[in-house]
Amino acid sequence: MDLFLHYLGMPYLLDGVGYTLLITVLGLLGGLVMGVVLAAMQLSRFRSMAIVARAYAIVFRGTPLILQMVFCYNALPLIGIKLSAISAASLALALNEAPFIAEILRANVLGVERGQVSAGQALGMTPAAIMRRIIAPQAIRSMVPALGNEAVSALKNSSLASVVAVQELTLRSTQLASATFDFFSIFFASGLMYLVLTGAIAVIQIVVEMLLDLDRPPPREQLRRFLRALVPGRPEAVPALAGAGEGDVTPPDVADESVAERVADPLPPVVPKPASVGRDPAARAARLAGNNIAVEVKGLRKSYGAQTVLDGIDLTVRAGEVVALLGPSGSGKSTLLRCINRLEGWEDGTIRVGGQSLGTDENGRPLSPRLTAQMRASVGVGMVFQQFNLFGHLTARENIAGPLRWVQGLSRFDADRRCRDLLERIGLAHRADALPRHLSGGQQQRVAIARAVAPAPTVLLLDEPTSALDPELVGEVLEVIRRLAVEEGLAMIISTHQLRFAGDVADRIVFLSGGVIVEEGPAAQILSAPSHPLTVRFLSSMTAE
Ligand SMILES: Nc1ncnc2c1ncn2[C@@H]1O[C@H](COP(=O)(O)OP(=O)(O)OP(=O)(O)O)[C@@H](O)[C@H]1O
Repeated sequence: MDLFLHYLGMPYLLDGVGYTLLITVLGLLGGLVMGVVLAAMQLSRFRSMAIVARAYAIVFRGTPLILQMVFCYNALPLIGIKLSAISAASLALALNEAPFIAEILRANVLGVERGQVSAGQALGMTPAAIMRRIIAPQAIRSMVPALGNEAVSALKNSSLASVVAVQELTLRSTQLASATFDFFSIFFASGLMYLVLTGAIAVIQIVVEMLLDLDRPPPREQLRRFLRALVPGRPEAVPALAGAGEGDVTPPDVADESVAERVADPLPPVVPKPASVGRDPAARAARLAGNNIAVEVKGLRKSYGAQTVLDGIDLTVRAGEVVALLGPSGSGKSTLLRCINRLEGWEDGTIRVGGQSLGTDENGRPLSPRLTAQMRASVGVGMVFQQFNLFGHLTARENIAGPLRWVQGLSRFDADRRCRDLLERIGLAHRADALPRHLSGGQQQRVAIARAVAPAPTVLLLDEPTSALDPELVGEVLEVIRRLAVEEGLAMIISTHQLRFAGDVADRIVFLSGGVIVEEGPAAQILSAPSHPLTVRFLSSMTAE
């Protein structure tokens, strides 16, 4: 035991620990930097870059680290690169770690829901902003456990540096054991040192996971609870909001959230609108006919592989007009909306929104994704998705206020004010600090609608906004659409199966089947006296449901 304790504190072995740590840290940092580059290359639009990154991964994952260390130390000098043993070992470890770290990064980036990326694009966020604000924060959270594993594995792999005579822990333990023949005590002591190092990595991982855990209260609140628990005579359980100063962002406990989720959140009472907003169909149609064209689709053709999804669509929507897109599943409604917003490309035809062709310059040449995003924001076209697509790591407040700051450039104060106003109008002011996963589907879609209308778009596209909801939640979402968009006079194209709502708010119904507009006309006329047999069949099947 005494010998074991003696070796545990022996400077010769502790120096070895220092070398082990040095190689591990350098190898991991180098691997991280190279891993980011490799992951970016693999995710890039340019195929050649992805091929180079793949080839690198095949070589460096497929050959033993020990050979890579020997290569860096003995072969690089032949081409004029002479490295010290520590530098060669660290470089080899970094080269070896890079493809593993790149795969972790790539998998976690790809793991972020694509719908959130579409939502970011639809809000006018550039690819860099989407990566920074949406993808990276979520990917980093989910990659921590895998990176922790990688750090432990790098620490253990650093022992291979002994092959190029780096005086790290394993080499020093072996040398000491050869000299003293006290194998058991020495290897037991060095094993314990490795355990302490890997244990420290595990602790760091736990702390990072705790700090990044969205369900935990922010550190300030945690500290407050901790201090209160220390004060004698004070109850340990402190209500989450008790004592919170004004402006505190204190998410309620998860348990509170799940209870609150089940509580209905009624919309605030309707503020009566001036009489001029009356909906006499004939007068309204005459008024709309004089408005500017908001969306103009001409001869649109779009295919996925051999399947033609939109086949010569012509559609004009005027400012303030509400158009309901009806049609059976697979008729191309979502694709049409995504094309209008340039979330999809197409083969033939033109689409102009607010007089501009999204995604192309005046000569018809395609713009970069960044310029397309900026154009989307300046034209003012918002979109609401079937699956809500709220940013999962942001609260309801940040889902609305964030894009206002990042895209429209509003100050935090102005963005928060606009957000507060919208949350009040959708009856969710008290849920401002809730994460999307702590909101019901109806509440999430209400927030998503508020987020889409927050930048005051001129055109709003809604892709089956209620079809992912339980029937009892549909009404509240339709009411929010009516209040935030219809009554505000936005030009809207809404794909929906809600016939009553379509009849109520739409000026015109466009019926799509097999990628072709088979019938269109005033909402009342199409719903009460459709002329095309496909429309008749569709409407009767919907009414039967
Ligand atoms: N990314 C894609 N790749 C291949 N095919 C696709 C893709 N997106 C849609 N499609 C196909 O295009 C057709 C039209 O799909 P779309 O989602 O536009 O229809 P929809 O009318 O909106 O249907 P629903 O009412 O069920 O949402 C379908 O046959 C669908 O399978």
